[in-house]
Amino acid sequence: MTTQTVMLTGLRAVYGSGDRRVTALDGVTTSFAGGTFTAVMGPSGSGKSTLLHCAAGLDRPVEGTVTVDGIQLDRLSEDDLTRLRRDRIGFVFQSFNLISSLTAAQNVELPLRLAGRRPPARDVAAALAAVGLADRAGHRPAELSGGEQQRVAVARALITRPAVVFADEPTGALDSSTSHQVLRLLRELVDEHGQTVVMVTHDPAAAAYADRILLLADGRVADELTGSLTASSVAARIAATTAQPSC
Ligand SMILES: Nc1ncnc2c1ncn2[C@@H]1O[C@H](COP(=O)(O)OP(=O)(O)OP(=O)(O)O)[C@@H](O)[C@H]1O
Repeated sequence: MTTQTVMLTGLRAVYGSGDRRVTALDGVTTSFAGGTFTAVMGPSGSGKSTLLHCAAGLDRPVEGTVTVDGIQLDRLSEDDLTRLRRDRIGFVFQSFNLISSLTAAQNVELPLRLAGRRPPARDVAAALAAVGLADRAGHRPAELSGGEQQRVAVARALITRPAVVFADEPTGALDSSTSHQVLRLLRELVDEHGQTVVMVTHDPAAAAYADRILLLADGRVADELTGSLTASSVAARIAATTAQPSC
């Protein structure tokens, strides 16, 4: 039986109030199976980042439930939620979010240090080797290319062996060939290590690395694509879906 690593049920998320009130998610129910790679796509403002932030426990929905690795997030205290985020969830940002004064190895071990653990040097070396950066452990972010910085961020997201890695436009700041290196890496993590990955992207070529594409429109799931995905088939399907009148 496939385990659903992340389950979202009836998620509603709202920002602001009065005439500035925006419904960012309007009843989203979906799940992400263990060992799969899902891309979340949709027009600007359709709720992709909000969905990722709610699923990762960074934002709390006003309605609905999020379950990660069998744990329902709204039942947790703030402290327990912080611990769950640190131990069971990896997050990769578009802007890398590395600490500039720390080396690649120190950035990678940071989540464990923040948890009061001293990671064995071999674990940090293995995490950097897994992203192809064994020889860059002592480099600071400014001494690394954009793609290398993002691969350090992926190693940092993996150091706690999380149940799921959420990536918000991880290739948005990278050129096309560097993007493909990072996407191949995410694909390998799924295929070779059974990692669960959920990635927001605007780029059909990036989404084609996934097993499944969840298409959002106006805060709702508008469509899902599976099967053999190519950049052009994804782009065509998105154009067809977003061209339909919404009801
Ligand atoms: N902090 C906020 N305060 C008020 N409104 C917000 C806030 N964050 C997002 N929104 C609104 O919620 C809606 C969904 O935003 P979200 O960032 O999730 O969309 P998105 O699909 O990720 O967009 P993009 O592709 O442009 O990044 C948008 O209408 C946005 O304007």
